[in-house]
Amino acid sequence: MADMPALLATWEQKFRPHPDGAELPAHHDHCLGCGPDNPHGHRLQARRQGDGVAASHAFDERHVGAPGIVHGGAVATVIDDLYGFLLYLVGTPAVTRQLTVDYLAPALIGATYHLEASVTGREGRKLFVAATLTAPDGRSVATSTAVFVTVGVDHFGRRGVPSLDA
Ligand SMILES: CCCCCCCCCCCCCC(=O)SCCNC(=O)CCNC(=O)[C@H](O)C(C)(C)COP(=O)(O)OP(=O)(O)OC[C@H]1O[C@@H](n2cnc3c(N)ncnc32)[C@H](O)[C@@H]1OP(=O)(O)O
Repeated sequence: MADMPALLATWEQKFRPHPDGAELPAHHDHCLGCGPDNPHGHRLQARRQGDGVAASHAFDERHVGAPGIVHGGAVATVIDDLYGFLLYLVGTPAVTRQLTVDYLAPALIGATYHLEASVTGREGRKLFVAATLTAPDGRSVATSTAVFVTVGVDHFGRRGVPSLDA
């Protein structure tokens, strides 16, 4: 399991300014959404796009629900993780408090989708965010909104899991 203080240090480094278009670093190596070392993960690669973030992403057979169709939870995972990249631009850690997804059309295994996310508002500790997932032909496949709540980095180090709390 990850060394928590080292992980926290890398996380703080991720809040540096990222130039427009730059690929953004994974949240951590084993992150389900974007970690390169998670064998079950999506390995999402996101980039800054103006004041928001964007990604191109293809789901694979590990993420199937109905035959040929991406599991709705997998779609939600990728969208939730994309929101996580917005935090680098906002400059503070935050966690998902509420996530909604409207599934407008089936997402298909193997097709490459375009995702975008942006911050739509901020009120105290709450960040309001929105995302879209668009098919290669331009059709809107899913839209989402979420409420993130800002937390201190200590939030990630007190879960009662010995290997994390050490
Ligand atoms: C080393 C570190 C590396 C780690 C990297 C990780 C990267 C992660 C990458 C990303 C991965 C992907 C991301 C992930 O997977 S994040 C993981 C999934 N999410 C979580 O685990 C979060 C679990 N929840 C909590 O820990 C607590 O509930 C938190 C800390 C969030 C808040 O608990 P707390 O007890 O403090 O607050 P509260 O519950 O009273 O509410 C707070 C505020 O929110 C308002 N509110 C609530 N609902 C709604 C709503 N629907 N519409 C509008 N507003 C709403 C509410 O009224 C209140 O407002 P206000 O009264 O303050 O004004």
